[in-house]
Amino acid sequence: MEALHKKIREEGIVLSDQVLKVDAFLNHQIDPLLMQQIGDEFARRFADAGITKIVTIEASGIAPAVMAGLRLGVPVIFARKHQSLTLTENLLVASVYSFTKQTESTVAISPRHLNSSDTVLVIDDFLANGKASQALISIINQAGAKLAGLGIVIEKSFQGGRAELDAQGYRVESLARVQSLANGVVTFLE
Ligand SMILES: O=P(O)(O)OC[C@H]1O[C@H](OP(=O)(O)OP(=O)(O)O)[C@H](O)[C@@H]1O
Ligand SMILES: O=c1[nH]c(=O)c2nc[nH]c2[nH]1
Repeated sequence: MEALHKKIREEGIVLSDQVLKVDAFLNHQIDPLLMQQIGDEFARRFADAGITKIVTIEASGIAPAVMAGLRLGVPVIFARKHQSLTLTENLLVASVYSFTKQTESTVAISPRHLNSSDTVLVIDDFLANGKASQALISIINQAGAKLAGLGIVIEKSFQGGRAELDAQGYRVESLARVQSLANGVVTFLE
């Protein structure tokens, strides 16, 4: 997606060979117009997939997920990382290791919102080692729902997440595929 590539080139900051900082437009300050275009692109790619729910994980997946949900006309569920007094029922849970925070946490979705009648699109802002995606897939499987595919805003293709999802046979649509962050330069795969 050219508008996203341009934004990453102009406003992304390479922090190391592994970490790209995009807090100017994606996961701290948000560019609403770009986010709308991102949602439209996910909706276009999954238009014929029979999606009934979008599933993401808090916090940074929520913005692109809501924009895609708006365009596809389906509800958006975000897996919660924190306990809440309002989550009272038996929850669908999975463990996830956070790439940026380097901590393990439990994420949860209520079975009241996700069940075997659903066809799900997973949306997230980043795909790195795939821990967040695998946790969401585990929850979707526990619910007995069907997974149509995953929509990723920025994939770091040199880390293991994409290859693992490909090997598992899932459809992955990434709007920017970063091949390398070496020498402080962002190189795209396609
Ligand atoms: O493929 P992975 O190795 O799982 O990395 C990708 C995940 O890492 C980030 O989440 P983070 O835990 O940093 O939380 P945030 O959404 O609050 O920024 C990002 O939002 C993805 O969910
Ligand atoms: O801002 C971010 N930059 C990254 O490189 C990354 N990888 C996973 N999650 C991430 N978030």
